[in-house]
This record gives sequence, C-alpha cells and structure tokens, in this order.
Amino acid sequence: MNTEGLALSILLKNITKTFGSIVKTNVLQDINIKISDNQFISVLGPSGSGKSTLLSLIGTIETPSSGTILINDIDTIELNLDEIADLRYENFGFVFQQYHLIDSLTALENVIIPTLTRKVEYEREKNAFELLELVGLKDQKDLYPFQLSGGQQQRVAIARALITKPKWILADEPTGNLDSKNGELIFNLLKKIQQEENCGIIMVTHDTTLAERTDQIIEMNDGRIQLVRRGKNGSLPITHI
Ligand SMILES: Nc1ncnc2c1ncn2[C@@H]1O[C@H](COP(=O)(O)OP(=O)(O)OP(=O)(O)O)[C@@H](O)[C@H]1O
Repeated sequence: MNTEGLALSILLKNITKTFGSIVKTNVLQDINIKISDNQFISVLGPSGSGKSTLLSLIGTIETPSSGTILINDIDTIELNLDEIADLRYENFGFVFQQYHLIDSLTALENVIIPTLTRKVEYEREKNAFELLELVGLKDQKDLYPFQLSGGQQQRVAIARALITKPKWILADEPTGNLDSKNGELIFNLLKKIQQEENCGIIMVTHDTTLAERTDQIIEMNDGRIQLVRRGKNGSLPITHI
C-alpha cells in the first residue's frame, strides 16, 4: 500500500470487541485498518455487522477488548481517562442519526455547548455563528430545535460537531432520518466540510448510492471488514492492512 506523502492519523491493529461478561458477544474481530487524513470514508454493512461499534472505537467512546488503536501515533491504551477525553475533544466531532440537540437551547447555544467545559482561544459565540452560517442557518440562530426541520436540526448538529475544530467528523447514519432531498443536502454539506475545512469524515450509512460517492468504502459483515474499496471518484490508497 502506498501512503507516502499522506499523514496517517488513525490505525487500528488486530482489534476485537466483545460485549458481556457471562454471555459474551463477539462484535468485532480481526479489524486492521489505516486511515490517512482528510478522507471521506463510508462504512457499509448489514444491520448488526458492527459499523457503529467500529465508529465508537475510532472515536475512543468504546475501548477494544484486544488490539491497538493509534490516533496521531498515540497509543490510546496508554492514556488515562482525562488524556482520552482531551484526545477525543481535539480530534473528533460526532454526528448521530437522532440529532441529540438540547430542546431548551437555541441553535446557537446548542453549537456552543461542547466548548463550555474548555478554555478556548476563540470567541465562542462568534465562532458558533460562523459555523451556523457555514451550514446555511444563520437566520435560524435563535430558533429552538422544535422550530427547525429534521434537516435543519442535523445541520445544527454538524455545526456543533465542528466547533471544537476536529480533525475528523464521525457520523453515524447522519442521513438515516431524512428524506432523500435532505439526505442529499447533508451529504453535500459533509463533502464541503471535507474540502473546505480540512476535516476527514467517517460516515456509517445504509445508503449505498451515497457511499459510492465517498473516497473509500469499508464494507463490513458479521463483525469483520470484508472489503475496503474506492468509491466511484476515489483515487486514494486503500486502507485495509
Ligand atoms: N453495548 C452493547 N452490549 C452488548 N451488545 C452490543 C452492544 N453494542 C452493540 N452490541 C451488539 O453488537 C452488534 C453490532 O452492533 P452495531 O450497533 O455496531 O452494528 P451496526 O452494524 O451499526 O448495526 P445497525 O446498522 O443496525 O446500526 C449487534 O449484535 C449489537 O446487538
């Protein structure tokens, strides 16, 4: 595999994930993957194949049962909980199928939320407003989630994921609750973010047509990576090792 010239930021080596102590369920096995910076990657596979678990492991929300995860050459196993939280904050923004906005806060306030426990060098409100502008919602900044459509709520959630200036957006079925028009809009927004904000995207999806439009597709089945292949326009190195 030729990854010369590309910064490698995520490496998963010999990963397994088992849930349960008495009744054990092997959810992921033999996961070996290298991901270079700033790619748009989709994860496809049947329900229960382990896509969300893989995303949670990459985002350091879950820990592997065995194997190694390196993020920017840092072995996550070596880190304590505070260090993991810092690494997660600096590298990952999360977007979910259900938007998980706080009902009692405005769009702008929802975007600011992830920064509140942190010291930041930028002006929170100004930055949040600029991100709402980026996702096309500056005029809706003072609206509450119930006043926004599903697609608009997902755009707020994407702005919220970007406020920490992450290196990666990890999106778990971001278009899963949306009709095809809004799904297309969210996909195009993620593509724009990849291109303009210098941010990689890893997106779990059931939508094969959208997946084909990403740089690389990781196909999963039964807890294993079956295939890693380029999307239709992808020209980047394959990441399966
Ligand atoms: N915390 C947990 N405890 C026990 N089993 C779990 C846990 N999380 C996931 N699983 C099991 O792991 C398997 C993979 O789940 P996962 O959500 O990763 O699959 P998925 O491919 O994302 O599925 P879907 O497309 O339906 O969201 C499933 O059988 C699920 O029941």
